[in-house]
Amino acid sequence: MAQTLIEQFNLRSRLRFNIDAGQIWLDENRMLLLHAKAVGHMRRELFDALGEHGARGVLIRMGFGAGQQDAELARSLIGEGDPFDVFNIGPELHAFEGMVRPTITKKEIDWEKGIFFGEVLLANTWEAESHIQHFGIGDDPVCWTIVGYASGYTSQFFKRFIVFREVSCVGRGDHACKLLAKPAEAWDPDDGYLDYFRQHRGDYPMRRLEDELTALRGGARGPVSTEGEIVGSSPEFRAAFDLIRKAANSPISVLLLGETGVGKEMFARWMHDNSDRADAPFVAINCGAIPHDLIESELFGVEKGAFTGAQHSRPGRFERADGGTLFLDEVGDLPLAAQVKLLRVLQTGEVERLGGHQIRKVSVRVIAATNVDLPRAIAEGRFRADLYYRLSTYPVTIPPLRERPGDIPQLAKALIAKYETRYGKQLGGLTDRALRALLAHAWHGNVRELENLVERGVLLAPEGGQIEIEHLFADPPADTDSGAQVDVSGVVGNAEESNRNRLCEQVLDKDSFNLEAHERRLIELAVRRANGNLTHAAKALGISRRQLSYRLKRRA
Ligand SMILES: Nc1ncnc2c1ncn2[C@@H]1O[C@H](COP(=O)(O)OP(=O)(O)OP(=O)(O)O)[C@@H](O)[C@H]1O
Repeated sequence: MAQTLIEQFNLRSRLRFNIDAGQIWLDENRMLLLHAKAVGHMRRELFDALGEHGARGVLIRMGFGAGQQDAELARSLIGEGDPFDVFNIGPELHAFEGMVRPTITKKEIDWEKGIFFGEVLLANTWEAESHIQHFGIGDDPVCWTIVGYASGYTSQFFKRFIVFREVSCVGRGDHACKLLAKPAEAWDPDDGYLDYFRQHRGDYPMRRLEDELTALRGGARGPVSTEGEIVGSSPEFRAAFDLIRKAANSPISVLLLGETGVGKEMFARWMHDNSDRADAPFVAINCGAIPHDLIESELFGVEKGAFTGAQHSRPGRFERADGGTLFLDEVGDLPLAAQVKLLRVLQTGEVERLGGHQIRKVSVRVIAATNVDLPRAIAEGRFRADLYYRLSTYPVTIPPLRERPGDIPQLAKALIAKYETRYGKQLGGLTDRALRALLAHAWHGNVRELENLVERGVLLAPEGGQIEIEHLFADPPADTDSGAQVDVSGVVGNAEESNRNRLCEQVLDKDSFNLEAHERRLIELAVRRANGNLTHAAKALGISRRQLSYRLKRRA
């Protein structure tokens, strides 16, 4: 019996049912086993709610996204077979997922340029069946998700915008469903069909498609950068952000509390940018990173000759921030002597450089931040209580990332966009598996740690591809989906078990199969590999030495 592509590329092994966890996975993507009837009802409601034009667009784009996901799976197999076979995995997967049985009947492919012209016949499309049930035979083709899938799959595979269009359909009374495929530019850009593929702003590939559609119409679109944008919509994050927003345009001293990398400096900058001081300088100093004997001259300035090494007079950060904002990061690390001077400046608004006598009036809004427990530092005599009360008029705690996992997908998306711009790449976002790994991570380094992982992911993911778990983590976490599985033939077991089942299926498919001959062959092989050591051979066969001796005797 000829092997199907599904068998040849072992695709069944990539479909994993983790019933204990209530999940089905196809490679890196979470899948759903839905009732066609229920989806048909939803489809009908889409037409009722959005009208024909709106519903078609949604269905096409939904199919497009699914096709792209499957193309990623296929692309990961390139190198394992003939490119056309690998491309053909798309139609096979579409059949595997129960949507339709497609057959490519004509094709003209330029692999170098990524051009595909073709014709595909569809049999058993679920969509035409469902459409006829709900609406009867109509005047237009109806297999919108299928058209979207084929377009998404092929566009992702060829890295070119290839558009499929249904030219005959059983849903409008034709006796077969047939799709034509051409590169987008070969279709009439003005008849509105390409608009179905357009989306309101959003994920790749729509972003890329929008570029291509705009280019087809002779327009241009500038790069989008999300650099510097504060992201977060969890209630915990919004509560902190609300406090910041209310305080931004006031002179009040704000104390930002939170672990390393939660975004304290980012909040401080945001407050500055959204205050009436925005046109004046924002000056930041990390009090923990400057040697104790230099911190005072850094903060308050120094006059020439004030101490050995002070060869020039220079202003401190307070003077440089005049009119603007001074961000005192790690304020808990400030030495006690500097704390006294800082308090005086905060109370009087006057700075005196080290070794100088001139009093300088400054108008500085101070925002301090710390990740140490200041009340405890006070109790231990490391921090002055009076300074603490001065700084903490308006404390804002930024929650750690692990307490607001709901922000992770949005943050990851913004950070991916940031690094795509930086590295001049366009990617298809995170795979579902990669996102799950991010959600499960402990995040001791908070958003900074997330940012580092995302940067690594953007760098390592292939152009146009998706960021996989291995691109993010140098040492990927153990896969949480490798528990109990059910392979497609319904046998419960783990991954090893389903491999075994597959092997058995392949063996049974051979016309000349003979159980005893196979057992004999396996025993011979194991004994030979173990150089005649029966204990080792028995271990390799998963039986006891006594059982092996018995079988050998039986054969003799
Ligand atoms: N809500 C957010 N949205 C987008 N980016 C964020 C957000 N929070 C933090 N970041 C990014 O995470 C990184 C770390 O943030 P930031 O330096 O502000 O943290 P921090 O709390 O001041 O860290 P530390 O205490 O170590 O100084 C920065 O690159 C920042 O842009």
